[in-house]
Amino acid sequence: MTEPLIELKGISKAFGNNKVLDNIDLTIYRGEALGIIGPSGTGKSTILRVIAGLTAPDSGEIYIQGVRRKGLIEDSADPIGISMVFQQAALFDSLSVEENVGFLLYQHSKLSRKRIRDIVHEKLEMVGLGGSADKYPSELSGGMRKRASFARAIISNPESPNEAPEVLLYDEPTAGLDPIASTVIEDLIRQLQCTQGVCSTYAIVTHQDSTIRRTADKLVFLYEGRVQWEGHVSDMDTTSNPLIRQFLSGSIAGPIHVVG
Ligand SMILES: Nc1ncnc2c1ncn2[C@@H]1O[C@H](COP(=O)(O)OP(=O)(O)OP(=O)(O)O)[C@@H](O)[C@H]1O
Repeated sequence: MTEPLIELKGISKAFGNNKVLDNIDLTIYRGEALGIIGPSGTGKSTILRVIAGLTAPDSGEIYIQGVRRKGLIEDSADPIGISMVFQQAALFDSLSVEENVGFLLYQHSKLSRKRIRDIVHEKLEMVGLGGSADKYPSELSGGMRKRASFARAIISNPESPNEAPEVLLYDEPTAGLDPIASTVIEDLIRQLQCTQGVCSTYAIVTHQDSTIRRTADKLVFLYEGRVQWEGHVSDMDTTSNPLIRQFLSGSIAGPIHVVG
């Protein structure tokens, strides 16, 4: 087994009286595609935000490639790049696709505009948006906006190779897409995983059955702030775990408390 890339040990997080994560242990190994699943409101996005260094846990420890992170990412850079793709593509409406994707390089690098444009175009080609650099987000479909946000997540400054993202965190990348548009995104996630020089490790939060099956290798099932089950994606259909059985069947009868 390779060394863990990311380890969460005993992570807890509450928002007011709402204890969202309760002593979570989670390990992500290099090259792994980890699916984080579970009912709505069980803290899946919160885990991604903790891994990304955007939300500080109340207690517990986070190790990134064996190095303990003190607090939020802004307190000290992680030894590897971790990039998050948000549920909403979160593009700036007033900027073109090219300006959105290259935003960080335009703001924070000394690269020439021409060099940045070339890098952006390379990333847009990778996500199948080669002809859309000059468009504005309002001119794109939901799937295209997601792809633009992928391009933004994988971009990095070639003169600072240690900033290149090694881990991608996807928060519901296929939410709101029709089944065919979802397939395109699922294929892209796998394709990016296997593209040299991009990310080989990712964690993905999703509710969609096809996305779970097509983009995850290992799964953790979260409920009531705890990891209740973990296994390979192929174990999902055979496990007798009642939470998984109910989750997959969509039945309102079972141990998962139905809200609303
Ligand atoms: N910044 C915040 N302030 C207050 N409460 C929050 C905050 N972020 C998340 N929560 C609460 O924490 C709980 C878990 O939220 P989270 O988004 O992590 O769940 P989730 O499993 O990803 O849900 P979903 O599947 O519906 O997206 C919810 O009750 C949510 O309202």
